[in-house]
Amino acid sequence: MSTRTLPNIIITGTPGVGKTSHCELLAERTGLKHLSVNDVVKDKECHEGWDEEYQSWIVDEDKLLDAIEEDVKKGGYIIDWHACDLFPKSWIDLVIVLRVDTKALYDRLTARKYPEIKLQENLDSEIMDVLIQEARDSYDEEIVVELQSNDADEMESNVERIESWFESWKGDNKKEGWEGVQPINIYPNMAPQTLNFITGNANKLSEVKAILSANNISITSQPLDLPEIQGDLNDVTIDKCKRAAEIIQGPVLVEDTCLCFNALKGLPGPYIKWFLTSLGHEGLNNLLAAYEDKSAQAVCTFAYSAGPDHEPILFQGITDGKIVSARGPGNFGWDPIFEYEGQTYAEMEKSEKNKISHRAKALAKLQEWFAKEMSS
Ligand SMILES: O=c1nc[nH]c2c1ncn2[C@H]1C[C@H](O)[C@@H](COP(=O)(O)OP(=O)(O)OP(=O)(O)O)O1
Ligand SMILES: [Mg+2]
Repeated sequence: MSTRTLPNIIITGTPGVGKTSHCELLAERTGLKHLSVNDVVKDKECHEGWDEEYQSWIVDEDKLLDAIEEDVKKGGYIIDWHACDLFPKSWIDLVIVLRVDTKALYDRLTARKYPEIKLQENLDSEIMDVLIQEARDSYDEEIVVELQSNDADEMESNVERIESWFESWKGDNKKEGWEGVQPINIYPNMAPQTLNFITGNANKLSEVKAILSANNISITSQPLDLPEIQGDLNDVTIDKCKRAAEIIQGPVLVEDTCLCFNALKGLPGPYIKWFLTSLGHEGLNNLLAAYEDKSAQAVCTFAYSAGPDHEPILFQGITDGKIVSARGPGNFGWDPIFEYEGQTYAEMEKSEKNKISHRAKALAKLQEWFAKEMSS
């Protein structure tokens, strides 16, 4: 985690997509500094000369990085450049890739009097998704966002969205990613709540924050490693919650996730973490080799306790799916082997998973309960 108090944003895209206009407007509204890499290359001579054919500088990337490193590491920059893969991951909090229709791009580049070869290359690059691909290859998928930039209205709405991302980044101790930007509060009458979510799992935490960000519940978190008892899954969660409340001496929220194979009468269930660590994705698939039925349930159980002397209250969400060979990025647990309607959790956009997941369903119940309990 960076120590920046302000985020760094890259605004990238094929020349002509509107990077600079976006950057300028955004800088004006947020107070972040617009860093035109073009200008740095020129002013600080981070190049190996002028390319006549392309009518552009031949950039010396090492020199460029050296020239901006000290400033950018402090945070607070909007980086305006048609490439993004050169900036180290640790510098960057959000990558916006602007996209534009070929026709609009052609007009803009012709107006700029681009040489034919450069015009063609840039049109090809836009059509072939070169920059979005580059961005996705270079940064975590949660921080890469593709936005349309065909006219002034789109620019206005893009800048508003980035602005609200920026506000939540500042307010919510550096929330990573784009999830929950411009959310709709469905419980406007509820008194704001802050819940202390006790978990050792960073992926869970970021999903919970993303799912709840629309409403009046904010999350603080403490990572406690709570040993988990054996037994029925509700008992595991209740026990975990009671012990967390005891240690914290205050209100707590905990969560336990189970993956239940129907052919195995619900196992591994609460033991999934241990099974996953020992057997891996393939081993979990093998457990079902002898069975026709590959169906499974992802079960998420939150427990909330108002304090050490209070009985935990449970909120449970279940999503039905099936166990398949791993597909998609393997950042979070068993996401790559749990398939829901043709896609594994890992293959889905985070925002898609967060609409249909076991965790989202459980949090919907939790929010409903808090809204009733805390409304005046
Ligand atoms: O949406 C999910 N998609 C894929 N995998 C998931 C998901 N949610 C939990 N998981 C994994 C993490 C752990 O291997 C096991 C649950 O164990 P579980 O005890 O609930 O989680 P944990 O020990 O990592 O965190 P905590 O400190 O909240 O107990 O399933
Ligand atoms: Mg655990």
